[in-house]
Amino acid sequence: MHELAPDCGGKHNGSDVWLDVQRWRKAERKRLLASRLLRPQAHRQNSSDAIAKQLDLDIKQFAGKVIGSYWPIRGEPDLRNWGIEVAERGGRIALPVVIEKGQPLEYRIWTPGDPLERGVWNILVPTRRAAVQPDVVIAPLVGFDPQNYRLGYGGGYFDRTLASMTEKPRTIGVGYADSELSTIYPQPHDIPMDAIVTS
Ligand SMILES: Nc1nc2c(c(=O)[nH]1)N(C=O)[C@@H](CNc1ccc(C(=O)N[C@@H](CCC(=O)O)C(=O)O)cc1)CN2
Ligand SMILES: Nc1ncnc2c1ncn2[C@@H]1O[C@H](COP(=O)(O)OP(=O)(O)OP(=O)(O)O)[C@@H](O)[C@H]1O
Repeated sequence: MHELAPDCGGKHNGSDVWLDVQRWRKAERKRLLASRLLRPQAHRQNSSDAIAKQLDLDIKQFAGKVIGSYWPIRGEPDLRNWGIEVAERGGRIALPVVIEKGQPLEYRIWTPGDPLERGVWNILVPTRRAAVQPDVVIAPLVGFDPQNYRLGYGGGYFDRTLASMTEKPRTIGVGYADSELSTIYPQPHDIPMDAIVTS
């Protein structure tokens, strides 16, 4: 046991524990993404609508706020219609852009109808370049645990982005209820969400 103890807190650089966690996360991502893509489109839309309703209850006040949302990929909940409603209520939607690998994301304002272009991973991003600081960050999740830690695609982008922000936004992870894990084995760089919203 004494040989295991020093690493049990999940020491980061080069520890065997982190290598094991990385391997486990990779396998879990693969499993969760495959099962998500099997959901019929109608289920996905029902879940997305239910998630949107819960986001309304959580955020309440939209006027004057910048909500960092996302353009959906790979079976993520589709919050695009909700984004239009946010704009109708006086809020602004911002979408994340990968500027460089291993760096924080940039959020750009997107008003319904604004042009989009393909960025990293073919994700659509606003062509207009004005960067903003969101008041709320909605982070799509591949998996989550009861401590509000989320598992993403493994790029570390949300963790890096949140770590770099001087004003902490409210953070809400969104995904499907059946993607709950008993733990994601949180590491020092993992930042828990303020809330997880699922359906
Ligand atoms: N809809 C949506 N937009 C989003 C995100 C998201 O999760 N969902 N992101 C949230 O982050 C950012 C994009 N995330 C990315 C995450 C990983 C890789 C990537 O290149 N992955 C490597 C493997 C990573 C690894 O396992 O080390 C690859 O596919 O080769 C690219 C973009 C910004 N936009
Ligand atoms: N603040 C940070 N500074 C430097 N590297 C970081 C930071 N946060 C995360 N990383 C690195 O990014 C990688 C992300 O791994 P992790 O399994 O946490 O990704 P994820 O949470 O699934 O991805 P994402 O945040 O994009 O959804 C790790 O190698 C981690 O060390």
